[in-house]
Amino acid sequence: MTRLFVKICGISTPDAALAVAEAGADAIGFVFAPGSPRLVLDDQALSLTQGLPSEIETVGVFRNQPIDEVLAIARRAGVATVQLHGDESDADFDRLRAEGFGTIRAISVEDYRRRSLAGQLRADDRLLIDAVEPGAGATFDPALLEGTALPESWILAGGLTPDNVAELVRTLQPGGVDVSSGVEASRGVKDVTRIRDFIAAARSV
Ligand SMILES: O=C(O)c1ccccc1NCC(=O)[C@H](O)[C@H](O)COP(=O)(O)O
Repeated sequence: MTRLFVKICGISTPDAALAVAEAGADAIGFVFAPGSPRLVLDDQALSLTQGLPSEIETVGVFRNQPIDEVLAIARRAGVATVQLHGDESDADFDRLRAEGFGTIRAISVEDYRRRSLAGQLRADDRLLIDAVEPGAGATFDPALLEGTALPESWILAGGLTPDNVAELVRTLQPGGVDVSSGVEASRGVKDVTRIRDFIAAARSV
């Protein structure tokens, strides 16, 4: 079985970044979307990545920000991958890849269903399927995925926790998982024990 991709998102402190690395996650996410309780500045993200093992993928998270702003922040933060949560165009994703960034297209399960059934999605996009509101700790109805074709590498997000992730991986068989709220002690405050428990549970499948 292919190794499950595990991303912990919304990291803003050195202890959380260290816990992500030590517990064996594959990716660490930094949120640059205004209004998020996990918002970090590009220089903060750059500092948090210092000393992380090079194999950990660093992901900058954005939503409906001008692509030139996304590029500038991603460059200053030194992230390898850009995750976009808004109405960004295919051209935006192409521009990011042309500039050397990996990309993750984050899309709500409702939008995914609508666009998939209409044939409006590209095969080469790395997809993260989320609930309607990203970072809200809400799960989505998996029945909405019925009748749609998902790439093997798709990433499941939305309301995951150390307690539900193993069953959801067994049931939905995503290629990866992503979490933010479910590993926090309070909104925007990561809990290193919950980070470790989540990664262990995800890897137990
Ligand atoms: O986490 C945020 O605050 C956020 C704000 C704006 C756009 C995206 C955001 N997070 C993106 C993520 O990848 C989250 O990990 C994902 O939506 C799952 O969140 P949660 O349901 O809290 O686990």
